[in-house]
Order: sequence, then structure tokens, then C-alpha cells
Amino acid sequence: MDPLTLILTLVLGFLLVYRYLWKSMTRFKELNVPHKTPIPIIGNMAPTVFRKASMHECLEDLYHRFPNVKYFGVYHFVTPVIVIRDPELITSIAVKNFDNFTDHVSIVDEEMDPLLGKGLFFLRGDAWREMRRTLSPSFTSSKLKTMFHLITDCADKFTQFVADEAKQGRTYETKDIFGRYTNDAVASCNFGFVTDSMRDPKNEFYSFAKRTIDFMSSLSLRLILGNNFPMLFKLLRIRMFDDSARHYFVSVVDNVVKARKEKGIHRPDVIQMMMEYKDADGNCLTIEEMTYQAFVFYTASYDTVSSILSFAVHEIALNPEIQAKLHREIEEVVAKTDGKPTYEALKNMQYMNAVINETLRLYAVIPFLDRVCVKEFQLPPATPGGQPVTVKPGDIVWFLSFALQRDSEYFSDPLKFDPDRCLSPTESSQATYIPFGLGPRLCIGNRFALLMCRVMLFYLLWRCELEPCEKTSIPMKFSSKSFVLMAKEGWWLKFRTRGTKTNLEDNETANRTN
Ligand code: HEM
Repeated sequence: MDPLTLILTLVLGFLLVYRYLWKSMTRFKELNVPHKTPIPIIGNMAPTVFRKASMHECLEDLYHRFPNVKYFGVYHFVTPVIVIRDPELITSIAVKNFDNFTDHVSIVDEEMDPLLGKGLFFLRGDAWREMRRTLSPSFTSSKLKTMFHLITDCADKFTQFVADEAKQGRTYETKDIFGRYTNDAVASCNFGFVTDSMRDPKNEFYSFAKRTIDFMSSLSLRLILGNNFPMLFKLLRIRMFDDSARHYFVSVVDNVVKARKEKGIHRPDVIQMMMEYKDADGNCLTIEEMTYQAFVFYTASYDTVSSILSFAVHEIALNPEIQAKLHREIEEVVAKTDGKPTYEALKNMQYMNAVINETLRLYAVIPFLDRVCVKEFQLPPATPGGQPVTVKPGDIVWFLSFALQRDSEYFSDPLKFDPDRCLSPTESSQATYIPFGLGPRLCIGNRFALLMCRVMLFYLLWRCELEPCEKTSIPMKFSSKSFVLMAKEGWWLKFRTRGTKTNLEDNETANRTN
């Protein structure tokens, strides 16, 4: 190609791309939906692009710019998204009119990235319905009860190890150690084998999975790009996870299934339930299908559960009266169950549940919940006297759990960590408290997640006291580098085995928290 043709082609290409991008960025002006003027390509995401704020804080800021509307528009880079602000309208979309909004935004190509694309989260329409029906029985209360001892084994081993190490007080980065616990619990309950990642942090499964699902790596960037430029992603064959990850997890599941069949092993876990599943025509799940679902459970748990535990212990350490109250409740259960806590005893711990629920309110780890319109739907006017807006198939809506759960309109003194508010059900409603989402797409693992948190906090606070240390972030600042909610400087705390503290150390702790 001669230089002139090359330059003309490049200019034309640039103009076409610019026009296409710009066209999508005038959508809200045309629809007369309240919005902030976007910057080309970056849209309304400048604070996250220039690392001034986390995605959560950037969206929360936009949320507060439009206080009196039912919804407003956000340009997530080049993608126009309607953010629903009104709780009633959120319920209408996610629950009552679910059939118009059945899917999550598909950010990966199913064939190129089957580990994510064929997992429950990204399945669409009937394929999602079928798989959700298949997997739901794995997480009922009765199934969780059978998995309870698998989880307590992990928490017990973990806290014994920590209690041995922390006799003189020991500082930990809690996200790292709770990541190991979550890994062990999920490996045991979902993949069907035992790891001990505190004593053996280099074990193959944990090392591989941790490297694969690292939101502080380019994975966060790839998630954002996949959300905005799915065509480009496909064209350039960019993937979230490469073939080595798929091969590794398929071989793990294959080995577990083979060993169980050969040795006649039966274990009360999710792999076993998937092995035993048969559809109406007698078809079983393939090894690949089992792997994709076990992998999505792992991905959905690893970061969320370890983050919620880290935020919870951060607040517990900073609030000695909450820690004391929680410890009293734990001692009551220990006394009642003769030191062998049961599933029911833990499930009924009111204050423990309030502490976890309050953590989920204050720290919604996922920045937004999304739905894609699959059937035309009419939104009421955004403002009194405005015009209704028709949402078409392919249009995207978001609900901002982080902003809603920190809105003083719904929660008094919203930045205060106050578990007591969760003891009185009046403070939250269905659509303003949505840490696990809502409607038929609600997190399938929510009970499992709560159980993992409850079990860990129980064993940990039974054996250890938690204190802030020099490196603890006070107040908590969020990282602008990650797609999920992360502490900017990490989550650092001092753990101390109960009953080993001197009077002098007691005074030091009191001074630090005052
Ligand atoms: C504290 C921990 C967790 C939090 C905060 C969380 C939060 C969420 C949220 C917000 C959604 C989207 C819901 C919606 O769109 O309405 C979701 C979906 C999902 N979560 Fe969780 N989750 C957690 C733990 C888990 C665990 C432990 C598992 C697996 C065992 C899991 C598996 C899933 C799956 C498979 C979906 C997709 C469900 C579907 O589309 O049908 N999550 N989660």
C-alpha cells in the first residue's frame, strides 16, 4: 500500500471509530436522561482511569450528583448504562419483570473463554435457567449442613495454626490468610479435595488458583475492556484465562471424579452432587461442565469471602466493645455445645450474623450489579414531568449496591459500623440492601458464603484477640487499581492468642484504639 493510501485509510478508520464511539456517547442526550457530560472514550470513568478513586467511589460520586431521580445515565467508558436509583424500580426490574432482564452483560466469548463464559454467572437465557435449576440443590440449608464439617475442619486447622504462631502477638495481612482459608474451604466443598494453605502455602492448587484470579493484575483491566469492547476482544483473541488454566482445572476435576469412581468414595460435596446429577433424559454432566461450574464457584468465592472476612476483622479489631460482645456470644455457644459447635448453633448466633450483615452493608465488594434487557421495557420518567424511556434489547442497567447501602436516606449514620442496626429489620429493605443481589439471579452461594464467614469468625475469635497495629489503615482507604473493593495499603492486624496478653500490652492496645 502506498503511503498516501495508508494515511487516508488510517484517518478514515479513526473517523469511523470516533463517530461510532461518539454516537454511543450521545445516547442520554437524545433520550433526555440526566447524566454527566462524558469525555470521549473515557466516558464518566476519569477518576478511576487517572487512579483518583476506586470504581466504587467513582460510581458513588455519580450517584450523589443525581439525588432526586429514579435513574440516571453513566458512560462506562464508551458503553451507555442506565443506573437505577429508585429502590421500587430496582425491584420491578430485577424481580417483577425479570423476564425482560434475565442476563448479565456477557464480557467473554463462551468458546474462547469457557472457564468463565460457560459458568453460571455468564450463562444466558434458557442455558442459564437449566444450569441454575441443576445447581441450586447444591446450596440448600440441608446440603450446607452436610458440608458443615468440611468447612469447620478448615477453620479449625487454620486457627490452631494462627493461635500457635500468635502467642506473643503476630501481625498478618488478613486478605492473604483469609484467601488461604477460602481456598481450602472451597477446594474441599466444591472441588472435593483437602488442602492446608496455612501450613503449605505453596501447594499447587492454591498457588495456581491465586495466580489465575488476581484482581490486582491485568485481570481487572481485561474485565473492563471485555465489558466495553467485546468485538475487539474477540478479534484480537484476548482472553480472561488462558488454556493452561482450563487444562489445569479440568485435570483436577477429572482426577477427583476418576478416584471416586475407582475407589467407591462418596463425599458430601458439590462435585459429588454434580457427579450424581442426571437430567430428564438421563444425561449426566461432562467433566468440562463440572469444571466450569466448580471454577465459577471458586472465582465467585475466593475474593468476595476473603475480602468480607478482612473487612469484618478490621472493624472488629477497631471496635473493642463489638469484639467483646461477639466473644461473649461465642463463649455461650461453646458452653452450650460442649466445645463442639453445631451448624444450628452457629446459624442462630444473632450478634455474629449482625456483624457479618453489617460488614456486607458497609463494604459491598462488587461495584455494581448489572442486567441486560432482553425484551423491550418502559421505564417511568426519571424526573417528575419527564418522558418515559423505552429500554431496548441489549441495553444495560446497573444497581449500585455500594452507594445504596451507604446512602443516609436508607441507613442513618451510614459510614458507622454498627451491627445493632442489623438486629432491627426496619433499616433495610429488599432493594437498598443487596450485597448478594436480588431476584432470580441472586447469588447462588449466599448461604455458603455466610456459613464460611460465620465459621471462620467463630473459631478465630474463640482462640484469638484482634488488635490494630502500626500498618492498619485508619480510616480505611480503597485501592483505585482493582475492579473489586480492596484496601489501598492492605488489611494489617495483630492477632494474639487468648490468655497470653500482659497488662502492659493491654494498655498499649487501649491507647491505639482511643
Ligand atoms: C461474601 C461473599 C459473596 C458475595 C458478596 C457475592 C455477591 C454476589 C453478587 C452481588 C452476585 C450477583 C447477583 C445479581 O446479579 O443479582 C453474585 C452472583 C453469583 N455468585 Fe456470589 N457472592 C459471594 C459468594 C459466593 C460464593 C461463596 C459462591 C459459590 C459457591 C458464589 C457464586 C455465585 C454465582 C455462581 C453467581 C451467579 C448466579 C447466577 O447468575 O445465577 N458467590 N454473587
